[in-house]
Amino acid sequence: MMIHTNNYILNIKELWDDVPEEYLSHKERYENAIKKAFIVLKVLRQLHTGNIQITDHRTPTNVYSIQDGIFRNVNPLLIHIGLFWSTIAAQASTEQQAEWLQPDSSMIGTYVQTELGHGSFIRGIETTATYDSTTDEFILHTPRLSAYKWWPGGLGNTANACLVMAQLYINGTCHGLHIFLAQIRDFDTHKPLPGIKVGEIGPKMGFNTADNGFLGFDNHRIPRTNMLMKNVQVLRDGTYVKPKHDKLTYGSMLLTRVTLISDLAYQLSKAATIAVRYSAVRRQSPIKSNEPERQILDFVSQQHKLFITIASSHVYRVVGLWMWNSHKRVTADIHEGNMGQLPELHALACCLKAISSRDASALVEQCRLACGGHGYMMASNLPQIYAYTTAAVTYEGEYTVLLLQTARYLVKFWRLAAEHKPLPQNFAYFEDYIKKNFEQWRNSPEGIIEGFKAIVAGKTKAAYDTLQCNLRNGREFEEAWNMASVQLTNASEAYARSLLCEVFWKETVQLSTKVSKSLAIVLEQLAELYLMYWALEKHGDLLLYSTISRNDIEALQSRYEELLALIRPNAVGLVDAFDIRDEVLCSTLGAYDGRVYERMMEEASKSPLNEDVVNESFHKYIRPVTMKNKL
Ligand SMILES: CCCCCCCCCCCC(=O)SCCNC(=O)CCNC(=O)[C@H](O)C(C)(C)COP(=O)(O)OP(=O)(O)OC[C@H]1O[C@@H](n2cnc3c(N)ncnc32)[C@H](O)[C@@H]1OP(=O)(O)O
Ligand SMILES: Cc1cc2nc3c(=O)[nH]c(=O)nc-3n(C[C@H](O)[C@H](O)[C@H](O)COP(=O)(O)OP(=O)(O)OC[C@H]3O[C@@H](n4cnc5c(N)ncnc54)[C@H](O)[C@@H]3O)c2cc1C
Repeated sequence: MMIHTNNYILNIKELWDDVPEEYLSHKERYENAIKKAFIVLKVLRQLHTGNIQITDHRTPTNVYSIQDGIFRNVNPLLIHIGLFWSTIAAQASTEQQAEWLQPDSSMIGTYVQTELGHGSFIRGIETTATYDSTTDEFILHTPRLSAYKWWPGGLGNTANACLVMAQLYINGTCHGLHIFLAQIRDFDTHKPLPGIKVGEIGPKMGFNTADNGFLGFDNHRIPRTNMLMKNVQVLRDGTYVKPKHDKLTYGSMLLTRVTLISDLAYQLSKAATIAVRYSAVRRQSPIKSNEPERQILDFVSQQHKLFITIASSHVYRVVGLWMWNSHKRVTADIHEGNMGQLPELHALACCLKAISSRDASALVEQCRLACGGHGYMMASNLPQIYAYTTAAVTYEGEYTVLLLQTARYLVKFWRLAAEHKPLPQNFAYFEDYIKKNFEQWRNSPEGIIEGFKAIVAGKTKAAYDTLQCNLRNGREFEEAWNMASVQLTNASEAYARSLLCEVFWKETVQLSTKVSKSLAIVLEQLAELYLMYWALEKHGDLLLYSTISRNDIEALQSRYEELLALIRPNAVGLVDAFDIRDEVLCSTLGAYDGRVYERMMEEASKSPLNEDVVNESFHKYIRPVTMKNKL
């Protein structure tokens, strides 16, 4: 059957709430979300098996993004769909995949890595998987409270299986972290299997329908063939066959970090759509005293808050796609046994995931604040988008921890440059910086890109010099590294920003040759705005590390303000072009028709506190006080 997914899903009545989710209890929210999750899963399975086919690939509001409207919060099957299956597909052997990746599988899975005691430092994970050659099984065990798994989405009540990250022991030797498939609940009764202690972790800032859970194993046995064996094997006699690269087990984290960049672009486009449309409807204060009140979008300071959000959404969409293609290329190489590009991909994914999540959460919050008091209403949907987005700063690799991974990569290349050894072309600017081959500053996108590279070189040099100084003073490497870590993260952050500017500008210039002249002008304005915004934000760094002058900065400021004025007439068109349906946006402030105040009143009328003219608490608590004091 050919279907138009949007219409099909919009017409499934059980997917759309009459009562806003905020009025439900924690338990009711989950139950409501899981009901919807299985309806969505059924549609996804029908799509997968070809029983129904999508006809509306054109819009971003396809079956994936429309989920944001259905759940408003998070699909409890997010990890089942997003991480469980993809990890099996990437890390299980061909035979395992044939057995487990069945469209009618009974498994509802999750990805179980983090423990109460360890999230970032995964080598410190304490759950063990000990091979018992007499029975050909692994014994999964949680030795102490800190080893309890904690956080996995869908684990609390929903999952009956999981991929567990545990330390592999064979004959008393620890071989480090490996991934194991474990059934944890009975497929029929859903009761935890013997030796399994599992539950939900309680309310959080957001993600409240994600069903995050805890899990402990009491000597729980699984077959040997349940270790994911594409890259590494344990044979029947206990022989350990090493992987070609010892970080291949971390592949799921790498892939999720890459996909997250595009997801964050989408969250930014939602926030920008709400705030820009609202700013076109909202009027507050005249600009000239004899004029009527103006649309708040006409205030240049408001444009400064919002247009960078539109531009950043485009940046992360473009860079997300660029990273996705790199990931595809590197994965194909790894498949051929060539691991050469993996360190670079890891370094890029780490800093770009860190910066994209930090930018996205800061800009979503900026959009919320730009909507004044009404942005504080849950019905604006901005608080929910913020709660969802800010979680990404922590999960799948915490911000600072990931920046420090990229710093390792930068320091390696700085060392090569400092020792006058050959450098890859993309780090040739390190050598230029050392030789003081500084370009004359140009107030253009290309000039800003060069300026950002000078900042990367200057900050990497500063961090490297501090590191060396600490080492010369007799510190151990790890201690010296910790002492330099503020400077190291600064260098990484600068590297990410320089990549974002360069990739976005180059891709935009290329794209501009393929679209109409009028569209090309707007796209280039957005790209230029992004570069100017960050050049001005980082003008202190540019003064320190590049040849920019005070006059250049003043000229940049003027051009930036000119760009705000040029983009203003297209602002609403630009967010309309994100093409996000009202049902997905779920916002009283951001709907396409601009009926902001009417929608706010309609939503307020849904409050259970408006059901009775006089709430019963009046009789219990208020009346005893008020009845005595008649006026
Ligand atoms: C639309 C979707 C929505 C999706 C929506 C998603 C919803 C929520 C999902 C949340 C799911 C989760 O959070 S799942 C849990 C995610 N957890 C994490 O991300 C934990 C973060 N921690 C880590 O990744 C790791 O522990 C590290 C990288 C920080 C450190 O690991 P380590 O094992 O101690 O590393 P170490 O021995 O120091 O060695 C570091 C060396 O390994 C290399 N290395 C480290 N990791 C990797 C890697 N992945 N790939 C290649 N290489 C790597 C480094 O370059 C470095 O090389 P060299 O420099 O030595 O050469
Ligand atoms: C909404 C949400 C969903 C999640 N879903 C899952 C899931 O499905 N499966 C799963 O396994 N996990 C999941 N997680 C867990 C998540 O991956 C971890 O919380 C994350 O990796 C960070 O680890 P941590 O909580 O231990 O933080 P910590 O590592 O304890 O970080 C705390 C602070 O210490 C600092 N720090 C730590 N180490 C260093 C260092 N080496 N150098 C400098 N500073 C350091 C950090 O920068 C941070 O400021 C989820 C988390 C959240 C919030």
